[in-house]
Formats: sequence, C-alpha cells, structure tokens
Amino acid sequence: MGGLTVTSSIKSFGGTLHKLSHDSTSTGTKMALNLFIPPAPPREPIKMPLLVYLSGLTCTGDNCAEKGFIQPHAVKYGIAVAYPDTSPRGAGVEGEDKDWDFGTGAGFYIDATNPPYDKNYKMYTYITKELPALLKEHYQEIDTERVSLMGHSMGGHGAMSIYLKNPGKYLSCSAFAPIANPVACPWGQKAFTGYFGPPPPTSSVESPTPSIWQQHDSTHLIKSYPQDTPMAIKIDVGTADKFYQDGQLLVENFEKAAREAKWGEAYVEVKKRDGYDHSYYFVSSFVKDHVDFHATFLLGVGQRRPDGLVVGEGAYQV
Ligand SMILES: N[C@@H](CCC(=O)N[C@@H](CS)C(=O)NCC(=O)O)C(=O)O
Repeated sequence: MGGLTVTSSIKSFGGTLHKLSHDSTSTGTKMALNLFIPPAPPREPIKMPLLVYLSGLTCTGDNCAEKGFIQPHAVKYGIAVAYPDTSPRGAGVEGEDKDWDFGTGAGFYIDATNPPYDKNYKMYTYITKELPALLKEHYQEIDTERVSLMGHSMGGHGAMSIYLKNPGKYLSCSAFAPIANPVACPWGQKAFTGYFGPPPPTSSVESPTPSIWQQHDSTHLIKSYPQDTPMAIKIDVGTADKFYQDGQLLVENFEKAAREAKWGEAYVEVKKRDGYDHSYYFVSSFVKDHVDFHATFLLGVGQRRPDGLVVGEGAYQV
C-alpha cells in the first residue's frame, strides 16, 4: 500500500481538507485523494464514520470538494468525507487520453478485465479495499466499518453498483444524476466494451448467470439484491439535465426494476427535481438532504422509516 503524503491541509467550514497522495497497489499509479475531517473526533472513543463521494466523468477529487459543499453538513454530524479520483492517471495505457468519457477521468469504478486496461484500471478494488485499508492505517479516528457511499453521474453509478454488489457492507447509498443502467446507455456501453470486452450476446431468455456487464449494472443488480438485507438508496435527478434527456442516465429503468423487486419508496427513493441540470449547482442544492440521509444510517440517530424499518442502532446521538 505504501505511505501517504499530505500535499496540503486546508481549513474549510471549521474542519480540514487534506490533499493526499499515495502509491496505489490497485492501479499501479500514484493516486490523489481528498479527505475532509471535521473539527475534532466529536465523541471519543467512538470513531467518526466515513462518507465516500465518487465523482463523475472528467472529475478529480477536487470538483466536489470545491463546489459540492458537503463540508458544513459533515461538520454538523462529525462525519469524515473521502473524495477519491475517478481513474488512474498517467498509467501509460495506449488510448487512455483520447476521449473525455473513457480512460483517464472515466474509470467507472470497475476492475477492467480487457487488455490493455486490465493492469491499471482497477477502481473497484481501489474503492472497496485499498481506500478503507489506507484510511484505517493512517487515520485512527475514522471508523472504516461504518461507511456510506454517495456519487454523481458516473460516480452515482459507482456508488449504487458497489452498494448493490456488497449487500449489507455499506450503510446507505445516494446518487445525483446517476448512470443507473450503464449496459443500456452510450457512456456505459463504450466504457464496458473498453474495460470488459464486447457486449454479452442478447437472448430472449434471461441467463441465470449475469454477464460481467450486468454484474456492474445497478438496474440489473437490484433484481437479485437479497430481500432480507438492509436497503437504503436515495437518488435525485434534474429534469433539465441534458444527459438525462439524452438517455445517458436511465434512472427510470432503475426505479422500475426496484419497484418490480418490491423495494418501495422507503427503501429506494427517487426524486425528479424540476428545472435542475447536471452540474454542481444541482448537486450542491440537494447535498444537505443527502448528508442528512446518510447521517441517519451512519450515526444511528434512531429514526424509524415510514415502513417501520429501524435504521442505525444508536451508536451515538447527534
Ligand atoms: N466534458 C463533458 C461534460 C462532462 C461533465 O459534465 N462532467 C460532470 C460529471 S458527468 C462534471 O461533474 N463535470 C465537472 C464539473 O462540473 O465540475 C462535456 O463537455 O459535455
């Protein structure tokens, strides 16, 4: 895993944003990472939980740190926030810098299996294994067992697919304008072809074994998510989002699959936001709702959902 370099530490909303860099064993490259730590571990010896924010196409960990405004809400609850990068950078893979929606800045939070991307494009392992281990080693005040996922666009796909692929591991999941059905949209099809190889053959009979494409598609994953496992997903999408209008997000396909799998609104909440676009003006407008939602699960403030589901056993009170 290697050491961690603190490039700078910047005070923000009473907490500190640490700009970090480390040599990644998953990607074989140096990875940059932002980590926001609220003012003080508020309730020692209880550690602070972690919210991981996954960014969209072309982003680094800086976009949301600079204009997502999660920090004041994270300070209120005493939650640490990690903002990882969206891909390896400078891996030297041929073609990785050709397009803005594939390769550099577009890692899709999967482990590529298709050469030449299969050596470095291992963002799934990076987010699920290396990142928590790194933070556990270097930031003892963070509880890497209490983690929730949040993301935007490609990062919404990352948050949802990682949540659904690991039932019960993450406490909650939320997404702004997620790529919710990548196997069926141009962005996802391009990325999955490059990272996994050609699309799986289509058949009128649903195969019992999901293809590698389906194994990373939230709309497919929710169909087999175990009914006896906690489920907490919150999604917002703007009606003036051009990518939504162009069929890149397909949130309605995910919502339909969720309802067909009997997950009602108390478990999978989807809100259409009238007139909002795809940008951080949209993300920052609803970020408070998302952090409030995650705090319910991360801190166990003892809320009971309308369906009777008790969320978060009171670790401590806000
Ligand atoms: N470069 C693309 C847009 C990419 C884009 O909108 N990326 C979103 C995530 S999918 C984003 O957050 N961009 C960075 C920003 O707004 O700060 C274009 O020109 O159409």
